[in-house]
Amino acid sequence: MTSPTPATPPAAPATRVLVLNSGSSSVKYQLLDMRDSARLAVGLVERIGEETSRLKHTPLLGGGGQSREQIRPIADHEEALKAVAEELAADGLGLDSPELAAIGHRVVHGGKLFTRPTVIDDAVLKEVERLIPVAPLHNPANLTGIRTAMALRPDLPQVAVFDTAFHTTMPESAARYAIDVRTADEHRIRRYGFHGTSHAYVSRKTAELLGKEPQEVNVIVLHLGNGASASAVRGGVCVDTSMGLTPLEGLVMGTRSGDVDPAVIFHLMRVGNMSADEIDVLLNKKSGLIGLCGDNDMREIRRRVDEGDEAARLAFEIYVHRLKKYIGAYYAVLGRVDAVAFTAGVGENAAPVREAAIAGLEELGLVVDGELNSVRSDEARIISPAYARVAVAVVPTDEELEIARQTYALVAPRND
Ligand SMILES: Nc1ncnc2c1ncn2[C@@H]1O[C@H](COP(=O)(O)OP(=O)(O)O)[C@@H](O)[C@H]1O
Ligand SMILES: CC(=O)OP(=O)(O)O
Ligand SMILES: [Mg+2]
Repeated sequence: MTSPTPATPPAAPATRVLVLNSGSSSVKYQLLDMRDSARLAVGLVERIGEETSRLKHTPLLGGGGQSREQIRPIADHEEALKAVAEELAADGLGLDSPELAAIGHRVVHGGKLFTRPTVIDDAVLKEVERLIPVAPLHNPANLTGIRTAMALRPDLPQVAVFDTAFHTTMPESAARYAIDVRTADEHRIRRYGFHGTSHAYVSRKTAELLGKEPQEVNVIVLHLGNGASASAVRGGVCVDTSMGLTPLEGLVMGTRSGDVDPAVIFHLMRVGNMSADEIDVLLNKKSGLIGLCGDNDMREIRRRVDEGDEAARLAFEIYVHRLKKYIGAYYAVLGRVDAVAFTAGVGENAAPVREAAIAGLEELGLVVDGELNSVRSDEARIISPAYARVAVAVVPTDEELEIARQTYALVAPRND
């Protein structure tokens, strides 16, 4: 007897992953097909909460289509995500698709508990919520993104990929602050580090660029976006990073101060009559490049420098000085450095920042070739001359692709 042929064709395999990277005032998203990591749609909602919020959606399926743009008030992350879901649906890529295998979320602070991507359940949500005080700009947005996505597709696995995970390998000597151990432990005060998905991806890509395995190379990664951080990666393992308990420590950023003497805070409380909350806003939102010169976009700062603007010049010099200090520090931490890799918006695009940060470090084997440095490209590339002992590289980051891969690896059906 022959078995009857099935009346319905087998369901399309669920091989797609939607990635949501919810920032304090933006959502970046990508829909990917994980069979070949092809991007089916990408987009960005920015200026959430303002009158002139902007949603830009680009369909890429089948050779791509025209980008669509909306400028209208989008009140919060929930509304933003619903607008994203509508854009995807308009391309036949709606969240109701059976081909969607999972939604991957960037979660900035995972504390000490989460060392790997994790399927989100109530306990995960609770922990991410508990960590809000140490990532006030990021974790609330991440949570809204997760909750909205869960409401839209309650049946689908939702996976959290933590910025902190890559840094959990740091030795205690790098992770502990030299403050009273009991107080630190009671309040879980330590260096957690952030942008870990990017540091992991870029350090691996840098090894590839050098034709080596990640275990063979020591890399200093400089992730210079709106938030900025440096990391020292030995043989693929993070051994130090510049951000700390929160994403405020370390490099000068778009609106964040990075390192300051902690006594600045008591001084402002006692002498400046400022509250803790006011100082929090000052250091996180009104400092860094914007506090120094009124602009946080490196393109605008360079334009002003070229016009002879003094405040912009000083802001640029302070930014670069801090960067150079961290390159020197991580050189010493690693002992031997094979490559320094620049990444994210500033690192990938601002040749003057790369040139100035490496200038004067010839004795360390670090040199930038002016011509190579001025090439504009989306490809990973080396910008140091062939004779240099240490490679200087520009390595575009792709946090969304890395989140998609980690998400899919967790939920994809196994063949074994
Ligand atoms: N062509 C460019 N030249 C110089 N800086 C740039 C350029 N394009 C982007 N940037 C910088 O990159 C920043 C954004 O980086 P990005 O990595 O997208 O940040 P985030 O992910 O934190 O939003 C901008 O604020 C700007 O300073
Ligand atoms: C952790 C952090 O600073 O992230 P972002 O650069 O996206 O603000
Ligand atoms: Mg970023």
